[in-house]
Amino acid sequence: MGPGGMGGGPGGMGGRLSDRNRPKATLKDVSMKRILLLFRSYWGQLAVIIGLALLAAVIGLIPPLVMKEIIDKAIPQGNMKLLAVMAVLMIVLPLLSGVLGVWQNHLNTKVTQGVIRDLGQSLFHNLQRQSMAFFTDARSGEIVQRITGDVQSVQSVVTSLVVSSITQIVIVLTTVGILFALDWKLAIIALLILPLFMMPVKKVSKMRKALRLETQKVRSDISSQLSESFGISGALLTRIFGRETQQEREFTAMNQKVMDLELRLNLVGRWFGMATSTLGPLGTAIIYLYGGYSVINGSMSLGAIVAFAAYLGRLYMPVGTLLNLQVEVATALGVFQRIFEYQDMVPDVMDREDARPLGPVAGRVAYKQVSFAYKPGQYALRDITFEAQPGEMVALVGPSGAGKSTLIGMIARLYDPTSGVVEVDGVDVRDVKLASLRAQIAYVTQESFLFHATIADNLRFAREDATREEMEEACRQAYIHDYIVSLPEGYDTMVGERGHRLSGGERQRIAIARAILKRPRILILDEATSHLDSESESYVQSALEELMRGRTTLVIAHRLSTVLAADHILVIEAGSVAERGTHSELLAQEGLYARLYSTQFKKAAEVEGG
Ligand SMILES: Nc1ncnc2c1ncn2[C@@H]1O[C@H](COP(=O)(O)OP(=O)(O)OP(=O)(O)O)[C@@H](O)[C@H]1O
Repeated sequence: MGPGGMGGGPGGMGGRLSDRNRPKATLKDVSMKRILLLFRSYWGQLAVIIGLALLAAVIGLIPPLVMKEIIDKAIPQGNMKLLAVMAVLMIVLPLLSGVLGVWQNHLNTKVTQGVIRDLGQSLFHNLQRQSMAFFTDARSGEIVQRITGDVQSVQSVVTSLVVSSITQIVIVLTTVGILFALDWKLAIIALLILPLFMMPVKKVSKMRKALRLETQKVRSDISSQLSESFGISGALLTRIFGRETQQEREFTAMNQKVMDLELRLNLVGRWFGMATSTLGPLGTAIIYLYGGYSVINGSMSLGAIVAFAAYLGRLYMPVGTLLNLQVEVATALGVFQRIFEYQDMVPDVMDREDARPLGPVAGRVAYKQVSFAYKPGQYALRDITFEAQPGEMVALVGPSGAGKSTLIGMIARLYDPTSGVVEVDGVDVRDVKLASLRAQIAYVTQESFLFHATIADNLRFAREDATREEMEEACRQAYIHDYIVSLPEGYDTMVGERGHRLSGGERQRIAIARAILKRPRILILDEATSHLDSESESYVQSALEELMRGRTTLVIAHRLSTVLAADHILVIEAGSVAERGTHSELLAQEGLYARLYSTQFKKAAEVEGG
């Protein structure tokens, strides 16, 4: 169903750009068929539900016939025995349908909850396959809203799809059958008024669909605003700039908008509901008018007309429900569209069909004429070529926004080149399985992120089966073990979201220990620019040296010691390699590097030196 064929082609010129460039599900794709396909694993249970509904419908057909017997036979004939039998039936039948109802309801809930669970599962699965391009584009609140709010909001529709449609259709069909059996002329009259009520369905559906889509969009905005303004960084920024009142105003406005939209949605629905509820009285009145006339002129029995009128309820009520259901489903199409959009997203970085696992590598890294554009035509990198032999360190330096982060992200396929090739041990990284490639790479970012979990769990994020000894060894190498054991709960200390209970330097060293634990062959490092005090700085520096030892390292360098230790330095400017060489060679060129050195590295060195 999803658009295929992206992300796998060799070379891949211009094919894999941002998420915005990918085709998405449109309302046209959101067909009833696709919604019904959500039930595909539940056909067995649906069959039982249909069986139960049929049984209940047949039982429901009997009471009016009982009434007919009482009026036309038992009373006129004075047959007390028949009267008693009919009275017993009047109690037993509802009891029986009640029991069947409970059973059916349980099955309905089981199927509904199953469908909702599967939907959430498939969204989560597809989101985990997405490349970083998707996450840099999307707001996290929006993602949360779609995977929880949207999925929840279609629950009632999914339920009524199963419960109502099956049950009501069965009731309508059996009732129409018996109406024709009782009196075909009256039956035709009873059916004639139905089209009258079908007319507004389309218009109401369209209005409600648009309103629902808008409501869910505003809900996403609210969700995004909440996660931004109540996340640690957002909360800090809000307080520092004193923007609490303004944020509250924004929230109030969106909150009010949701309320207004829900009110309108409800009103559109209510008018329609009211219209369909007049179906019953109108039909019944017409039938009594015509049927009463037939009884008067003797062409119909009194019992027959009473039974007929009783059946009308079983016709008009379910038809009304079905019409309302159709409107409900159409309303929910807007939400399904949002859900299916996420289901259909094709990751722009994924395994090729013929991708093979990458065995243990020596760690030779090569970029060959690599260019990359985040948006078509806007190149962030152009024609980058360099090689790093196993164990070598390549330092990248250059002005802010030059493309350094983009460049180092390509080796772990956070982004794929728009043209050119990135190789590890002579193999194009797009030819191997992503998991096997990433298993050999560690990436230490500037801002070290820790999950809200214990220190041990955060370390195990690198390798699930790491033993306590291995963790401790990694932490010793990262110069953080002594600090961790000094905490009252040691390795079991919970670190808050973003590890906020730890200082910047401690967090970094835990991140470094995590990378050591992974035992990568290739290391990607974005040195922190934030100046730690000289003690932390030297700890972090020593930890990094341990980490880099014997590993091929690509590092965005901010420290003099790093550029001095580098085997090659690439000076990146506006997406291209402006200069390359060792520190002394580059200084001698008296170009960009020499300028950066005097403005950036020398100063950093002074700070490093204390
Ligand atoms: N997700 C994105 N979508 C569009 N453009 C982006 C995206 N990420 C980065 N860019 C742009 O690509 C260019 C290179 O960015 P990059 O982050 O690689 O630079 P950098 O050299 O690492 O900068 P810094 O040293 O400031 O981190 C910049 O112009 C940036 O605005």
